[in-house]
Amino acid sequence: MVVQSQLVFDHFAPIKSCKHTALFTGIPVIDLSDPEAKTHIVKACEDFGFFKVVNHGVSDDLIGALEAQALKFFHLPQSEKEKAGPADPFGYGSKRIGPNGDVGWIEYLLLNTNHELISEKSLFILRENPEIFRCAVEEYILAVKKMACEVLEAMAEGLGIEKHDLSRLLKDERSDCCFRLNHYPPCPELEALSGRNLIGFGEHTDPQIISVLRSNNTTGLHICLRDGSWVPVPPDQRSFFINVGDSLQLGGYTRQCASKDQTGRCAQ
Ligand SMILES: C=C1C[C@]23C[C@@]1(O)CC[C@H]2[C@@]12CC[C@H](O)[C@@](C)(C(=O)O1)[C@H]2[C@@H]3C(=O)O
Ligand SMILES: O=C(O)CCC(=O)C(=O)O
Repeated sequence: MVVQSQLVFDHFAPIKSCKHTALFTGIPVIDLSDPEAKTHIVKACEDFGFFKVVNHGVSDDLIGALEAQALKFFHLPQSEKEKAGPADPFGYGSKRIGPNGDVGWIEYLLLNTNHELISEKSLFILRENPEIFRCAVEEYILAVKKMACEVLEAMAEGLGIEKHDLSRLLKDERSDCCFRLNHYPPCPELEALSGRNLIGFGEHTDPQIISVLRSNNTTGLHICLRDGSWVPVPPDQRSFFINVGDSLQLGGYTRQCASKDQTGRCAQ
């Protein structure tokens, strides 16, 4: 009924929507096994602040195991998921993102990558079998960190600075590196009424040196180009995307936003 739907709209008024636009085909692709990767990475950072990585060495098994655990968690009843929250900033969060009052059509698990914290939070995340969840997350983080270090080392070489100057920030025990599992639930009623997608994770920059993103095979991630236009990134579940964060701006335009909205989507 129109009146009820209007109430739903009012209730989620702070959550914005966006139009569908054609996918952007110009994202630079970096083959990590290419000896010239360092040169291509620096160029991609300068031109876009964003690129896709293939031949990254993270196995399909680790990715599959992590995704299975994530979906298991997000498909739990709401009351069970809330036992892993509220996000402090770590733990389960829904609609409220970060400390500044931002909201989006999203639910997530935010974890520090430290072993003790993952173990402690796992007890509240998949309480039936926290060890399986913990192992899937820790093994995945280890492999992704290794790949991120390779990217940072190639980047440092390409920039002509000492090879380990950037990767040591990630390897440091005191690194504030974190791990985010995002789930963008469908909202067909609101989308049918507005004809637009709901924004999951709104426009933002990332404060870190780099963010490593992967999603299952659904669209939604957008980046902002130098000319100020927002373009949708074609999904590729077998690759990772790297976004240059505020701490490592190389002159490229680094803003990005995700406005994901399809069923069963789960990205990290
Ligand atoms: C709205 C926000 C959430 C965020 C901090 C911020 O103000 C802008 C960037 C967000 C981000 C993106 C990368 C990481 O997922 C994250 C943990 C981070 O450090 O910056 C999140 C922040 C968050 O979820 O709290
Ligand atoms: O879920 C995504 O694909 C993007 C999330 C994001 O932009 C972030 O965590 O910084």
